[in-house]
Amino acid sequence: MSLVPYKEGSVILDDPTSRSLVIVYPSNGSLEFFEKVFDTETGDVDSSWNQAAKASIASFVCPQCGTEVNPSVGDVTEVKDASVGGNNVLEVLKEPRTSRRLRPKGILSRKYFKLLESSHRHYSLEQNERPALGPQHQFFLPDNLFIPGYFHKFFKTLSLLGNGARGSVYKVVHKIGDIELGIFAVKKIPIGNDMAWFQKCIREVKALSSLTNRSANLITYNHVWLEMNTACGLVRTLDGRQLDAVEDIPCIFILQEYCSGGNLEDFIFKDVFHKFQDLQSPKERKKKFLYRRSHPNEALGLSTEQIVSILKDLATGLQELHDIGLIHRDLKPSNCLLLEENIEERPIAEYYPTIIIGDLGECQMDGESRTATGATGTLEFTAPEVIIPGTSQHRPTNYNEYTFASDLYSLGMICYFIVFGELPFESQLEIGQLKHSILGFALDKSSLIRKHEEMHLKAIDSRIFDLMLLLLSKNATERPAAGEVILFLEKLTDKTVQVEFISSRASNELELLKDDANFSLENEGVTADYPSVADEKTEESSAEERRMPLTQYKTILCIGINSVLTIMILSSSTASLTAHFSLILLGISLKTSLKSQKWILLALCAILMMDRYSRASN
Ligand SMILES: Nc1ncnc2c1ncn2[C@@H]1O[C@H](COP(=O)(O)OP(=O)(O)OP(=O)(O)O)[C@@H](O)[C@H]1O
Repeated sequence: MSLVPYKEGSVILDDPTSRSLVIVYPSNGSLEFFEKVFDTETGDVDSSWNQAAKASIASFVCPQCGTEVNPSVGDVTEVKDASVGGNNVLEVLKEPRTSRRLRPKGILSRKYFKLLESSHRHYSLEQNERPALGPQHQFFLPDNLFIPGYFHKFFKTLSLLGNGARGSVYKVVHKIGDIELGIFAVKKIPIGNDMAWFQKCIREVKALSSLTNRSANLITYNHVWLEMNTACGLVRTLDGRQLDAVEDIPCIFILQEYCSGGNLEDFIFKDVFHKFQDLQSPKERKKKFLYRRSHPNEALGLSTEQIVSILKDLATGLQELHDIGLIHRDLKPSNCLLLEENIEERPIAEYYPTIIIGDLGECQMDGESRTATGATGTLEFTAPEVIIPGTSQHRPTNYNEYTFASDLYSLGMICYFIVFGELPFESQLEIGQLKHSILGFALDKSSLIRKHEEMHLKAIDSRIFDLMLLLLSKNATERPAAGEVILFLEKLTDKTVQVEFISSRASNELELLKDDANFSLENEGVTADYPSVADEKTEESSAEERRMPLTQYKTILCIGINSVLTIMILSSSTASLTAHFSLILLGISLKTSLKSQKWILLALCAILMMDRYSRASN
């Protein structure tokens, strides 16, 4: 047994024979007990106790909450009395060994939150601090489900991350006393006194808590609790009527992993396509301006590798969700989060963020009826077969259920969005018109390629359009499953491997892929030889070449028009109408883009005819 002074006046007692360690906090008289864990790699206890002692308190596990203490992996921070339900919570900020992706330091282990939950339950049963309200304020939720003051006591709000249909999401730091345990995102959903609304909102929690394994591409949920708080979002007051009143109403708080890179919608609009510049801070605008100045010829858009990386992350998240029988129902760019910020300020062309699917608020089990959930996802990303035609007053009684395939359609629409930076529908359509457009729209590969060229975007592998078309198939049975999308994307980036489609949809996929690949049917399996790197380069450069003559032609046209206009101005009498119009047209021509020169040409023809007519009549 040895005594070791530890942080903040605490003392460690370690006992090598029982492989245990106790941390004593004389300031509040609390104790924390740890046991040495077996080395998970070798299945053996670390042979040298001295070595372990030297490595501080590594490889110990708290028998109370199961937290491992392992400073070599992440930062170790001890947490004093959490004062929740009388339990001491010792926690460690560490990188989980099993984590498949890099997570920022400061993520607490799941076991911590498990312990917290049981502490809350215990607390709820024992305490009832909320003052009794009059009969007009009786909630359908029992008082003992609320944890009064928990948010203010243990969290500090850093900023508002965004507002959704149900509530707001804040960036918070979880703290106990002065010790900061990590940065999280907390979603606050006001529920008021509406049982049906509560049932709907709690679906997100149910879906999140059914993700038992930490997933690489699904948001990690930490903890949920109920608390009286100020309203935000749809439900603002208890009775839902006094819109201007500010009062504390029952709210659900959902604590989740914080994704520092923002959402995919903002990333594509602002960083990739430089849209909505006016919504950006002066600092961001300056940064972009300097970047564009140093990369003047860089085309807009993402590269093939970046598109593949984003789609693969999303397909992986979807596959994990579908594997446990959940349909997301509201997959859209604002629900896809970038795990890490572009801290090193890499050029966008070199930035490959990890994408995580968030907001499981619309999730439903496969086979469950949609009438049970009441709401629908976002229309633009909703598969045509699940769109209910008509208005809320005139709804048909029979409609299709959401399926895994409807999620895959949303993925297809995300693919369109990240490729073009826009959606195939006109903006600001009224709901009825939008439904009509979604039900009626049709895409084909050649028009997609044409659009891509006309937009002068970065050249991409044309097979991305094949995948997009497959995912956006009108016929849900033709859409590939999430696993097949991953396979497709893997093969797309691996040019040495032949593609083998594993589903019955192979024939449809083949039809679409025929344009690019040389196919051979071997036995009953289907294989495709994709173009080599060299082929692809040729394809890219030929796209460039196709673009070049068009631009040259437009420039020559522009110079020609301007010369004719100048000659006309010089040759006509100063006060004549022809000189007047020619001068205006020359001004317009010099200011407009090459694209609009055809209109200038038409106007020039009109002036010439007018000139001829006036000369003839004179
Ligand atoms: N875990 C998180 N980490 C970082 N930012 C987040 C996190 N969760 C949400 N956000 C941000 O908050 C915004 C609002 O999220 P929320 O899920 O409430 O609504 P939404 O998906 O935008 O809208 P809706 O509720 O209509 O689907 C998101 O668009 C995202 O930018």
